[in-house]
Amino acid sequence: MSDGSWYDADIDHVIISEAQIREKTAELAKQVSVDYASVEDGLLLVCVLKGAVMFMADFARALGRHGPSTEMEFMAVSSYGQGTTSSGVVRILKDLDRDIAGRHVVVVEDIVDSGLTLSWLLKYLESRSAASVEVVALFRKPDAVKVSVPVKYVGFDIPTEFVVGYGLDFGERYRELPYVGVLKPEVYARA
Ligand SMILES: O=P(O)(O)OC[C@H]1O[C@H](OP(=O)(O)OP(=O)(O)O)[C@H](O)[C@@H]1O
Ligand code: HPA
Ligand SMILES: [Mg+2]
Repeated sequence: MSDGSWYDADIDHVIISEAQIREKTAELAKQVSVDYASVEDGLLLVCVLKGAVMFMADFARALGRHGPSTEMEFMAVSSYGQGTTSSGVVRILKDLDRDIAGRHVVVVEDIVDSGLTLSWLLKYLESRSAASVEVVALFRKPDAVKVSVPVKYVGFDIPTEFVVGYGLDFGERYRELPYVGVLKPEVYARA
């Protein structure tokens, strides 16, 4: 059914495998590398915690094979809490540590679902006078979008189902799964 972790018992089916994630991450890094080849002061990657933690780590390393050089910043925002739908209210749990004025920023996101988080975040970053802001998102749910957001680099379009794994949680669990899958209905009944 999947590729062998002790959480597998809770997974109904896998949507995107570990190997697919690895390949796609390399592809996205290659594209970003080509597009930003002439940037002189390097790229500023802004990871949106906690969900994007795995993708940030793998994407930054993949980009490191090609260049340009990168620096990393981390923001933590949350709107899902313990549930499976967005509260619509984006809370900043951790802000940027430094000024991003004049920098070329690439926001590293795990998933664009309703689009509310990114739409809020892009306005926030633009108000900080970056030279440019683009987004790389590993997953997107095209049929779930409530606010349209410009995402230049997208890994996979997936169905409108709540998914877990590779950083994505349900009630803070399942982030460490190496693949992305859908939980069995009884897991929600138990919660
Ligand atoms: O497009 P949206 O509907 O706004 O959903 C996407 C956002 O929701 C999740 O974060 P969450 O609020 O669950 O915080 P987390 O990353 O700490 O789990 C996910 O990691 C994205 O950041
Ligand atoms: N799974 C986990 N977290 C999420 C999702 C999802 O499908 N969409 C937005 N945040
Ligand atoms: Mg979450």
